[in-house]
Amino acid sequence: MDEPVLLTGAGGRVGQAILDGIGEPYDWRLFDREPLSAEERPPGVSREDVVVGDVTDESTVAEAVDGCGAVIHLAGDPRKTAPWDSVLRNNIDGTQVVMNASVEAGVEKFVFASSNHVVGAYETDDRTPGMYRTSDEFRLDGTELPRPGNLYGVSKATGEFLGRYYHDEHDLSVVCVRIGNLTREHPPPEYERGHAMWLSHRDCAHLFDRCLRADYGFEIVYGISDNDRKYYSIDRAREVLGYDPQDNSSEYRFDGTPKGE
Ligand SMILES: NC(=O)C1=CN([C@@H]2O[C@H](COP(=O)(O)OP(=O)(O)OC[C@H]3O[C@@H](n4cnc5c(N)ncnc54)[C@H](O)[C@@H]3O)[C@@H](O)[C@H]2O)C=CC1
Ligand SMILES: O=C1O[C@H](COP(=O)(O)O)[C@@H](O)[C@H](O)[C@H]1O
Repeated sequence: MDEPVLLTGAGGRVGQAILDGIGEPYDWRLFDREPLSAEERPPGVSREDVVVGDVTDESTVAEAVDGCGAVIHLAGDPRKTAPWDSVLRNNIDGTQVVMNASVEAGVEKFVFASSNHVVGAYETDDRTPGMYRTSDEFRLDGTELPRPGNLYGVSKATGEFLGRYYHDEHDLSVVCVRIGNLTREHPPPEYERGHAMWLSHRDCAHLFDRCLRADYGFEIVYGISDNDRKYYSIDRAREVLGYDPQDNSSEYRFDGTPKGE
């Protein structure tokens, strides 16, 4: 990708994992409502490449996306307990503003940070905790209907529908990554569900790199490491994006310490 890549929510956990891993090869334009410190910007990205603004502000977003070839849209309220007014504004309205501006600017690829919470209600009492274990073969693969278990999940499902619409009606290439649970260095300790949907920082950066490089129309994929415990299939991400994760929560004990030590 020779043209600049707009990264919204660049100062957050996922944004920083991406920039730590693939900061160098891209011409980044970073966007966040909070200013980014020098440490939060990859080498070569200056203060002038950072837009401080809100993703619901149409004119600021239009200016930020002008000339970009791709967008990774992360900005939003990530809380599973987020109230409706916040997800409506930050997640739904914000995503529509960024997608619409992207189409108007002639952006080719749009990568949307969706969430495991789009399908949280598949984790029924009779399936859990069995589905979090290696012996269980239950898999969600991205072709199932959304079943959000909270309003945050509803907002992320809506983002996916917006992506479907902007792909079908405006030819934007869209990939929605249903991110699992991103933690640095080890899976979330003492959390069975978290071990099943762990996404390491290394695999996160690689996955988003593949989203910028691969060719696709409209896709929904799961963003987790290659965990032995899993209830999300990563086959589609492998097939369409060339995702090749290196980490696996089974290399760690339940308390999060590496088994090799
Ligand atoms: N961290 C995780 O494990 C997962 C994250 N996600 C999604 O990935 C995205 C990033 O999540 P995190 O990095 O964990 O969250 P975070 O809260 O660490 O980062 C979000 C960033 O977006 C910015 N932001 C929020 N609302 C904004 C707005 N209206 N305008 C401009 N900037 C705004 C914040 O200032 C922050 O820097 C979110 O959309 C979240 O829903 C999805 C699944 C799992
Ligand atoms: O979408 C998200 O999911 C992760 C994992 O969910 P959890 O139910 O295991 O906490 C969460 O950590 C993150 O904040 C959220 O944005």
